[in-house]
Amino acid sequence: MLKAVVTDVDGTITDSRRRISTAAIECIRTLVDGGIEVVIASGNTVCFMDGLCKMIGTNGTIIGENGGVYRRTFDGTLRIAGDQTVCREAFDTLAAHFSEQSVTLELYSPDYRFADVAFARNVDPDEVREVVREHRHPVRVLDTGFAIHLQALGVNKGTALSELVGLMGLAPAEVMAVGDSENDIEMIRTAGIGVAVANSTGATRAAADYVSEKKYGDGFVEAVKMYYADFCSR
Ligand SMILES: O=C(O)COP(=O)(O)O
Ligand SMILES: [Mg+2]
Repeated sequence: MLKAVVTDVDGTITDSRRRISTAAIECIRTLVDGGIEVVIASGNTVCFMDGLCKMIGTNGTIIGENGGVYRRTFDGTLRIAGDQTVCREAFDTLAAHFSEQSVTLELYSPDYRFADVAFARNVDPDEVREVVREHRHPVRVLDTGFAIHLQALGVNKGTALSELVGLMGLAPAEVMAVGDSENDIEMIRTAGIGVAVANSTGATRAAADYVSEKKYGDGFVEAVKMYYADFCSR
């Protein structure tokens, strides 16, 4: 039986312009009020997610920085699973590479990140991957559709979810995870039910047990209604 929901943020409970889906928020509140823990799992920073959780109305259980950090409830200890040093080293190589083309990489919220590095998508993610590979940096390049992230190898939303469900007293099989992008693939595979919303990338869809017919927040609501049908009809 499913006992918790894990959801990505950008592209899953927002539209393509990052405007939050009010239908998804209503749905999350219904779950929370009914005793289903809702975990917000994102590439975003902890402080951004804390504000989001407060205003949506969850208990503050989060996976941030693409699995680089995670925490059970607002009061819990923040666990830092990622290694930001290797990400910074890779970023320095990339910044030097692109500056030769007179392109400046724009870091996203560097002062608020503990584990990964994120920057604007004003460069080709495939070129970023190529440079990282050439220089043998032990990091993974993630294109979320909203930013490019560098993450230590072996750290992702799926590894964080495995750790977090233990803290929640649950098994991964008791969780549904919903996402849209390549940074959600491991989380979707780890969860008992993995869902990709209709706007998801091909690899993310391929990893999912179910691909919603609707896009973005409406796809999230569709999945909750499908897998928590008893609960939603109460
Ligand atoms: O931070 C990003 O780039 C995207 O965040 P997401 O994991 O919520 O989609
Ligand atoms: Mg996303």
